[in-house]
Amino acid sequence: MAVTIARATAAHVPALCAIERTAVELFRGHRAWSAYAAMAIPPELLEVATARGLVWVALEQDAPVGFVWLDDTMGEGMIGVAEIDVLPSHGRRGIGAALLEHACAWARAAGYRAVGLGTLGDVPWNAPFYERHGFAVVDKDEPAFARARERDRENGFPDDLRVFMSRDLAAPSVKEWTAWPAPAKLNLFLRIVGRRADGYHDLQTVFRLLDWGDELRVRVRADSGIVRANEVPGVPAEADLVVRAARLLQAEAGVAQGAEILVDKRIPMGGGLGGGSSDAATTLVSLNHLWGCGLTEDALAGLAHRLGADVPVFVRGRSAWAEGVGERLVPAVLPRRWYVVLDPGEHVPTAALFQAPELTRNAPPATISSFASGETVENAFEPVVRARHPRVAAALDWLSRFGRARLSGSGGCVFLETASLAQARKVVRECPAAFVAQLAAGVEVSPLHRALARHRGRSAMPEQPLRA
Ligand SMILES: C[C@@](CO)(OP(=O)(O)O)[C@H](O)COP(=O)(O)OP(=O)(O)OC[C@H]1O[C@@H](n2ccc(N)nc2=O)[C@H](O)[C@@H]1O
Ligand SMILES: Nc1ncnc2c1ncn2[C@@H]1O[C@H](COP(=O)(O)OP(=O)(O)O)[C@@H](O)[C@H]1O
Repeated sequence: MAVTIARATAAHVPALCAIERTAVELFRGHRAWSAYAAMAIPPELLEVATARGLVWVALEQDAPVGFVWLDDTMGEGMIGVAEIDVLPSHGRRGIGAALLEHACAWARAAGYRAVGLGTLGDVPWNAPFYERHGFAVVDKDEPAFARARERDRENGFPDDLRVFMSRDLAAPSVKEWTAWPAPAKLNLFLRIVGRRADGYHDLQTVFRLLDWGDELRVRVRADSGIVRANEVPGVPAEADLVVRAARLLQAEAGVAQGAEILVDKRIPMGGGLGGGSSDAATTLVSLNHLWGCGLTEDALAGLAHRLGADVPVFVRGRSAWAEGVGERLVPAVLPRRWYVVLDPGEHVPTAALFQAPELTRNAPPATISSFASGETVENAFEPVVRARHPRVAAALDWLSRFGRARLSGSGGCVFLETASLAQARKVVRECPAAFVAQLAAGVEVSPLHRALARHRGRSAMPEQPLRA
């Protein structure tokens, strides 16, 4: 029966944990057995990794039969294989190899220079398997493996049995697909402080970037065509912000080449999470690199502003206090927090809301200290959206049982901030079927900028500075 590989979702996690427990049985009788037996994968870690797009599942008729989980905390341009497991009933069919190749291909497209892992030297489905797939044993004392060894010690894993291996990844050529994240944002509060002559509104908000979002695949074309390579329901290619962003950069930087862009949409559209804006920013940042335009961050943020009020923050890549229409940004260092984002499935039209007569558009300006003290958390759109969109109101009401529920941007997505992952998971688990719940962490630096740093580290061409 055919097996396909897909990005795993939170719904797969219980099955993946069960696969790991079944696969570990193969070690019964081995000297490392007691450590393996005591070392089940904490489901919350796998849930966080799936939200961040770091887990792929092998599916046979929609049923998970194996998975690979990547660890992006190793540093030094290396990504780790945290876990790879296949049901023993499905062994010797090449599923593990296909998962490994899939993960390595993604890592290469995402700009990593190597894949590392820790395994056992003495069992055939471990080190010898990886050797056949291009991995070589490396020095255990390499700093990239320090955390893995530390974890081994904590878990009582026999150090003499452990070998660390790595496989180098060739830099993608300019004609190959590269992978770039486009994170979602939340507005932690939003106040409208005035209306301008051009009809736009001056606002104050705090943009919090998340570690969850869309993913773009981008490759350069020799001709000048700008092509969106997949269908996005409800967004014709010509109207897509990625196409508009690519054309704008191409024209402004005088680029002769073109690009193909594939958009893997995960952020609900019209949800107030800035998905289209983030896709546009990722297009600008990735093509500035791939086309070798050498535009500074300030110049790119200027182009971003022309595409939409929410685009500059994603180009800057830092959670920020924002004023103006959202283009005057001061990076904000925010506490580590988790978010439960609820999608009530309601597309809220932003322009119509800004025109609503009942909208408070002359609020007194808030101060950074009133936000920092937790006093300023309101969103000016919330009463308007509540009255016009009953499903959003229902989502706010349900989420309010657990704490201060807030609307993001002009909605319709709502969210709850929590201080612990456990609290966020509890809320996600209780979420009724009427809403889709997403768990995400707030980040200080955008995943886009981490990706840019990796791609630049790999670049053969001399880079011009992104900062002026
Ligand atoms: C409300 C916010 C808060 O972050 O987010 P979303 O709900 O869209 O995520 C943003 O201000 C939305 O930014 P963005 O979605 O980029 O807006 P744009 O495309 O520039 O503008 C869409 C329309 O909204 C109105 N608009 C937008 C921004 C602003 N400061 N004043 C406005 O009056 C204008 O009528 C404009 O035609
Ligand atoms: N790449 C894109 N992704 C999402 N929406 C897009 C994109 N390009 C254009 N749009 C249009 O922008 C609208 C707003 O989308 P989005 O940015 O996701 O929401 P919001 O502005 O509420 O945060 C969509 O309804 C869609 O018509």
